[in-house]
Amino acid sequence: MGNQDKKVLIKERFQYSTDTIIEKPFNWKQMWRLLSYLKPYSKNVLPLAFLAVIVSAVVRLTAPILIGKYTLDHAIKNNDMNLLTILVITIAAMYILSYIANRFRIKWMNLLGQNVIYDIRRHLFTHVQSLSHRFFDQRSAGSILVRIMNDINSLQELFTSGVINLLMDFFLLIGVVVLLFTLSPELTLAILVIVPVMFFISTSLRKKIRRSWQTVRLKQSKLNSHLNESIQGIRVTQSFTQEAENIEFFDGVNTENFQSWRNATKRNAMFTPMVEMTNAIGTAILIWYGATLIADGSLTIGTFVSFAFYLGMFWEPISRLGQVYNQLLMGMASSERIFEFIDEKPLVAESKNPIFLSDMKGQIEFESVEFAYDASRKALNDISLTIEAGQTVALVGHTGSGKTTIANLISRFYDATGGVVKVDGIPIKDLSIEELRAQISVVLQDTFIFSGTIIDNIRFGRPTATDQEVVEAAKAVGADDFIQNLSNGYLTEVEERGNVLSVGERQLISFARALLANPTIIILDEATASIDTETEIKIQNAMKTLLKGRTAIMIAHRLSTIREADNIIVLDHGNIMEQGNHDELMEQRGIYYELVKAQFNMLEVG
Ligand SMILES: Nc1ncnc2c1ncn2[C@@H]1O[C@H](COP(=O)(O)OP(=O)(O)OP(=O)(O)O)[C@@H](O)[C@H]1O
Repeated sequence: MGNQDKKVLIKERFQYSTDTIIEKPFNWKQMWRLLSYLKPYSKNVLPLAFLAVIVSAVVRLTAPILIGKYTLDHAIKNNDMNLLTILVITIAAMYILSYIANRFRIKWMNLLGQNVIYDIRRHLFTHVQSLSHRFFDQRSAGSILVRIMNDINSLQELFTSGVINLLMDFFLLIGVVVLLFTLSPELTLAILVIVPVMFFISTSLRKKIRRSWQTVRLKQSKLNSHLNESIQGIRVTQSFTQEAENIEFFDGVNTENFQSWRNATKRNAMFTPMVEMTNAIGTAILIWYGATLIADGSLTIGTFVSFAFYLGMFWEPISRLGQVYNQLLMGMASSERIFEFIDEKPLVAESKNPIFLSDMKGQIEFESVEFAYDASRKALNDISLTIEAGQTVALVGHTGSGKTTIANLISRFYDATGGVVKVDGIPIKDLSIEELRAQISVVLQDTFIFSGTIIDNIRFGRPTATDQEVVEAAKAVGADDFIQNLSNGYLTEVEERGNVLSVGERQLISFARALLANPTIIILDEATASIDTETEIKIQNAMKTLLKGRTAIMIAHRLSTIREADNIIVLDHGNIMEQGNHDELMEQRGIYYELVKAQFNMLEVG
């Protein structure tokens, strides 16, 4: 294969649904919504920060008058040493005050910014946690991470420096313009002729700068998605020796990211020199025209000096306002993505008057239940079944026949698109979701182990359980032996997903976790992975302990499990094809019989 073909293939392999960069005009409604996060601080940090802004702005605005007009034109001109001393002390005191105000302004603004970012991130995370399975079906973990991390980070600057600089600069700008006009309207008008020119240049430059920052965010998001997938899939990559291709693709996205940054910073760097040049032109006009005015006696030297100070102060906020405007637009794009998630409604919603079934018996009924993950394809058709409290029911059928879907509907991870699912005779839509799920334990084939100790992983089933109770649960399912043999026993740390544990060990931990939760209903997706006979016997025994006295729905693969079930439901393409116990179904010589024959190859056909 040629190099070019290989590159095309690599490109085709890694496709990420990119987070679209939204380029919309400034949106006031969204801005208010964003600013509403400042509300909790409107009675403490916000007014303090605002006060500090006003103090430092007032000092900065009054000092030049004292230095120019009063010191030069009055104290020095009239040789008034008393006035000079008072002025010097006042000016010094004002600068000290401004220094203190500035320090507090920065401190309070940072505090405010960090708090707001914390609140937004918490709000988003809490909301994302409440969203239904369908939301996660449609998005990659990477793209959700990018919103919770990157998009919120990009708001950080806006809240820590942007908003307050905006206030401060706006305040300063108005004050400076008023003072310039008061000091000398002619000189002000002469200098302000360059403002429209500057405005024109800066607007076009700003647009370019904004676009290049948006490109940076897009490239970062792509880099993030690739990294996330690469690390998660590292074992598959290594086993298929695809490292070189992976690195090649990574180099591609990394270079794109690097170039986009270079481009953005290059454009950004053009902004300040441009403001400085305008400043230089302004100063040239000031010196030339100011000197003329002084010469004909219509301007004093003191006023000229004050004027020069104010002029210096005039360009500074203008240049910063441009940057804040950029930040605002970037913030708009990010907040749009954040609010899109926040506005997402959980599809599985709590009933208005939820029923709390604390004493659940565990009887389950499906009445003509239909379900479709997407409109084009039904996963379940007209399913009617009853599972009595305490019964063990095995769901069997080919892959994709709808077994997991039935389990998902019982836990209300999805709502049936037709028909009713009932527990103890009550439609589950009327039950409190939390209470319902608290009484159901789901043990998945791919057990999720969280980073932390073994004991904490088991305790996940019931956070209030004592150490003793955890150990008892582990003993009951036969997990105690292997845990004791680990380097640090129950306190052994396992990393995310528990990769250091074997499949069988992870399964036993999840059984202990489920047992500790003491559920009324247990849903068990039996592991298909081949495990040694000894572990299999352990797991079989653990399952017996786990299922005792509970309603159990097993997505069963092993003949031994299936054989012992009270009822076996055979599914095919979302339909119930057969029902009965093992012997009954074997007698029917239907799908179940064929399945058993094919899968287990251990049938004594009579
Ligand atoms: N989250 C989802 N989004 C869209 N379609 C889905 C989703 N989960 C499952 N499906 C589809 O629904 C159908 C039933 O899937 P289900 O997971 O219930 O099968 P299963 O019998 O449990 O299969 P297996 O034994 O392989 O786990 C399949 O056609 C599957 O492709």
